[in-house]
Amino acid sequence: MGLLLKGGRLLNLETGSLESLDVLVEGSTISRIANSIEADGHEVVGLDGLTILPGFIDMHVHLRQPGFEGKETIATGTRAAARGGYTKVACMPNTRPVLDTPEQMKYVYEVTAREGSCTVLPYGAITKGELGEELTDIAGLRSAGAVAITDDGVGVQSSSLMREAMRIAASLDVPVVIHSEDEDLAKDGCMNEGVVSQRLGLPGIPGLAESAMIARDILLAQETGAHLHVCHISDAWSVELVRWAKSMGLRVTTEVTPHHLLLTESIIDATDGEDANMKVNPPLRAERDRLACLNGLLDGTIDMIATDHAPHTPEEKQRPFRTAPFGFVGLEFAFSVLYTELVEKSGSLPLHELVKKFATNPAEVFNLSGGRVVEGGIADITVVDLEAERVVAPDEFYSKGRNTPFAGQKAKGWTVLTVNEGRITYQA
Ligand SMILES: NC(=O)N[C@@H](CC(=O)O)C(=O)O
Ligand SMILES: [Zn+2]
Repeated sequence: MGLLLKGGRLLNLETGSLESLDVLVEGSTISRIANSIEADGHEVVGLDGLTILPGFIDMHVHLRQPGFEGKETIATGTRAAARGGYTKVACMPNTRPVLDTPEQMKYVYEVTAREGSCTVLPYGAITKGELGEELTDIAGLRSAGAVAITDDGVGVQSSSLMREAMRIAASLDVPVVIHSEDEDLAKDGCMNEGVVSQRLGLPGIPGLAESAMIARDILLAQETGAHLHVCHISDAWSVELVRWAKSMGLRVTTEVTPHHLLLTESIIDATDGEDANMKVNPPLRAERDRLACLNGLLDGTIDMIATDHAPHTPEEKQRPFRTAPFGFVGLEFAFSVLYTELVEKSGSLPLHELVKKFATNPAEVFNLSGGRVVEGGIADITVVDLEAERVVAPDEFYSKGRNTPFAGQKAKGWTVLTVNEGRITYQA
């Protein structure tokens, strides 16, 4: 007995056309794709007017377990992911304790097997406790299933330690994923350094705190041969550096968030710096940075979209802008807001190019299954309704986090069905 997705339109990732095709899932595999497949005792899901896409993959998610279960858990975060059309998420190691040992990798896999609603790929930390002092057992982390290594949440300040990490990572073919932030330049900033931070009298984080660190790490990647992946790129010069690295043939990839593509520091200006739901790291920047990110996405410099889903409690986000924690949630509406703004409204990106950034490219860059709906492939599938319009409604989130500046925004392109390895994980 299979699962038959009948009457939908399958997106052709090469041509961008929507083709009326039925998709049969048997076990965890897509067994057949054809014009019309007989029901034949299969469980049938009718998909008239709906669009079939590969399951989304988010390489930057904070699931907060262990240690910060008040913000999110593997159970709630993966339910939110499934609701947003994700079939795989990679979870960040800035938990308590930090995910810095093979045992911690095992822990994430075990909890996910019991309680997860999508595949979870844990990152292992680069340094013990993300303290930037001593390297972790990178080979041990890899054997225990770490998808890559990162100290996300903080930058690795020591250049010699990063050089050693990249040497080891290169020899093991483990990607090095960087939160690029020079702490000396970022100091105690809470928003982008510029005219708005000046007007509000808030301490700023210059774009240079990001780009200078990216420049260092590109050079280290060049020397060591490591695969460098730059997290949540946000600054115009950062995009330029990654573009240059790619033109030199280096193994450098990057991701951008929905908020850095669609928002700027102007929303903090408009609310006089009084709403910490607009506080994130890297900070929302100037319009020229936003446009540089958008252009980088369009010309292939930026490989993929990642949400940087970073849930915090409402109490934490009610604190003053200076002291509230950084971070936005994103899993449950990332595709919808980007589809609406970039595909529907401005037409700057065709649907199939957006879908590649959500599924195909992360799969290829990190060598994962999925990313395409093909016969014989893994049955990771997302079905969306491109017509229905709804608002981003934090009250309805499956995530424990409510912290998003997109609250109340109208969008189309909502997930109606998510299938992970042949199992329905979300159905509207
Ligand atoms: N992005 C954020 O603003 N916050 C993240 C850390 C991170 O991804 O750098 C978090 O863990 O809360
Ligand atoms: Zn980060």
